[in-house]
Amino acid sequence: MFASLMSFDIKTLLVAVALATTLSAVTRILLWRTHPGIPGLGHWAGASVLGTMALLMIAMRNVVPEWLALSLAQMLIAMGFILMWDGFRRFVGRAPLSRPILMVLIVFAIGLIVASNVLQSLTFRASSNALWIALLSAMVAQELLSAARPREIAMRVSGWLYAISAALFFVRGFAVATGDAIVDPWNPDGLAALLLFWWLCFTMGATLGMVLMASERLQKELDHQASHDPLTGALNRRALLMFAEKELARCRRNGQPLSVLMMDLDYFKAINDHFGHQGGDEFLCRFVSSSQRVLRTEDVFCRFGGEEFLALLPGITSEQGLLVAERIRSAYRSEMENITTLSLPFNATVSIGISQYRPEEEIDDVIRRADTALYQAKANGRNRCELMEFCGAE
Ligand SMILES: Nc1nc2c(ncn2[C@@H]2O[C@H](COP(=O)(O)OP(=O)(O)OP(=O)(O)O)[C@@H](O)[C@H]2O)c(=O)[nH]1
Repeated sequence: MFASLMSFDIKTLLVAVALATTLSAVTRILLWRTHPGIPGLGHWAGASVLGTMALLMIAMRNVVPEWLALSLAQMLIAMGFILMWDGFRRFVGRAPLSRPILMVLIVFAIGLIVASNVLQSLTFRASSNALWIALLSAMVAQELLSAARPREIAMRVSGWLYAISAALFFVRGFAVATGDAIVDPWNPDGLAALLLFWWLCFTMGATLGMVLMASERLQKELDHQASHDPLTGALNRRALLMFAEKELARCRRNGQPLSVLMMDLDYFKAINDHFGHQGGDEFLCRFVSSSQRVLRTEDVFCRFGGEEFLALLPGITSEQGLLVAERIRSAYRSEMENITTLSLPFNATVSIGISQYRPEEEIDDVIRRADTALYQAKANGRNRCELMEFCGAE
């Protein structure tokens, strides 16, 4: 059937598979040891070690009783795939496999091995093993393809690799079960040989995919660190200025308004003195979460520095911006009321300055005018919002 496509030298193929499996195990162990903070990598390494041991068992089937070697190999493969699935779940941020599911999988795997020995059927052993690999590969494919975001190409490609593998092993499982002649493992043109060749490609592809996925993950973390404030999780000033250029260009193009809110927590030094630096940090985090709750998804909010924050409101005039600022002010006040009235001689409040972008301006000019309005709000007694246009400084 496959003779017209390609023909394999089975012994050479087996040596290549053994080499690729061992190399994969070494690569995955190194990947895990060099990135211990990424979840799931230890499981991938463990799975590949089990895979290598399974091959060793198959190679030893003439040295130890065949049923024992094959049973151990089957068990190692079964456990390796469970470990692999669990590792992928952890990697994509899902909960590890629960104890009951693990128990069911392990009992089922043992059941298949016992049945293979009781029936003394190589056909049953081969087909149940293939169907097991197919099933767990399908689970891995589902985890990866459903979790991959558009830019996570390595995760998407790996997902498809597992999906193709699942399909091929399902075919193999059913072909063996129905006694098709093409599954003879020593037939260089048979399905078994084709699958062995696929396994060689898959082992290398899956390991390469893991390396690329780990690198994608690291890059994502680096991007996040470069653009976010580590304490509050809000965007940092650098990221805001990047967004601001884009938003400004968009508003210029569409003739839309854009407003800027400059916010500064009041009496923050006193808050620090009263609650300590860590207590002060908690106020900063609470301000960020209460503000983000009242902003739209298209608004850009950042920690501008210290206890100063800035929000960019595309499509919003300064008068509308004043309403948004009032919402932020009251949200923060009610968020902190319970804590501060108990132990502070004053309320935890915020002062906000608002300005609206004018066609000839750059972003620095709008921010400077919002800052002037903020200064005015502080001078007028704090816990208030001032609109630049109202304070007569233009
Ligand atoms: N806890 C904490 N404090 C910070 C952080 N960044 C800056 N601060 C503190 O914020 C305080 C700002 O104090 P000031 O600039 O005097 O302002 P203020 O006390 O809020 O007074 P007004 O703004 O005039 O109401 C300083 O004591 C800084 O040490 C931070 O990340 N965490």
